[in-house]
Amino acid sequence: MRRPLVMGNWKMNGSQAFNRQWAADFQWTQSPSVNVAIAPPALYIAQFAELVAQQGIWLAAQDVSEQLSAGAFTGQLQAEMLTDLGVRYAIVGHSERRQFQAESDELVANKAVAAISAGLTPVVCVGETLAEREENKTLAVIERQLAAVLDVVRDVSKLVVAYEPVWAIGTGKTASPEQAQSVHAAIRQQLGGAGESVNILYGGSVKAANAQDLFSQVDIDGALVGGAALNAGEFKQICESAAQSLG
Ligand SMILES: O=C[C@H](O)COP(=O)(O)O
Repeated sequence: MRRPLVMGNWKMNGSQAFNRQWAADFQWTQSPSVNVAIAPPALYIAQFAELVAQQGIWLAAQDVSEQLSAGAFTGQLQAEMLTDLGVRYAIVGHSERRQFQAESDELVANKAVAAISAGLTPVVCVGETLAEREENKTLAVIERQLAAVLDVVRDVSKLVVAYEPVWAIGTGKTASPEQAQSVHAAIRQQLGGAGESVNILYGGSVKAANAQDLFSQVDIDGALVGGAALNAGEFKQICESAAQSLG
């Protein structure tokens, strides 16, 4: 039985004052039927650890270093530093990092390995661009991105996978529940038997208005939410939808 997960990805947003107000507005009461997590900028993880300690919200990082040991890697965050702060998840391979930091499939896979080795759960993002979808390459792209991770991660049950079609991120264009479900089913199949226990999240313009329809699909186990997560009230509605539909 998979316990659904809704994760808010702050991206490069927030401030100490904004974060305080968000936490005051969100007021989540831990639910036995859904895991809720937020991935603020790394600079604010410690602040959030205090702000949401009583709310039963898990902390996530937006990225993690592929380096297993501490050392001379300026600007990088070691997985063990994140667990030291109580972080549970690390997003790896978000399309914005694949695009703007030129992260390769192999680097993303190594980040997943580093996360797992420190006890973090990597949230492996996969997704096709609009051009790739139009060329009917969606499943081939997802398969390639995921295969790189499966080549080096032995225990598939340690993963969370997030399907984020690049054309749906921040554009207001959500994949239809059926479009998302067909990709999620293919991901589940590629994960093999252990994939039955893996959360596969959908991301890309998830809002309170479309969350319920997405969560009604059999292989959609939650969401990775960007813009809508910055609005505490809307993010709460999405979490509540997950608890109702999936819990
Ligand atoms: O990580 C989150 C995704 O990139 C989705 O972002 P969005 O909800 O703003 O489309």
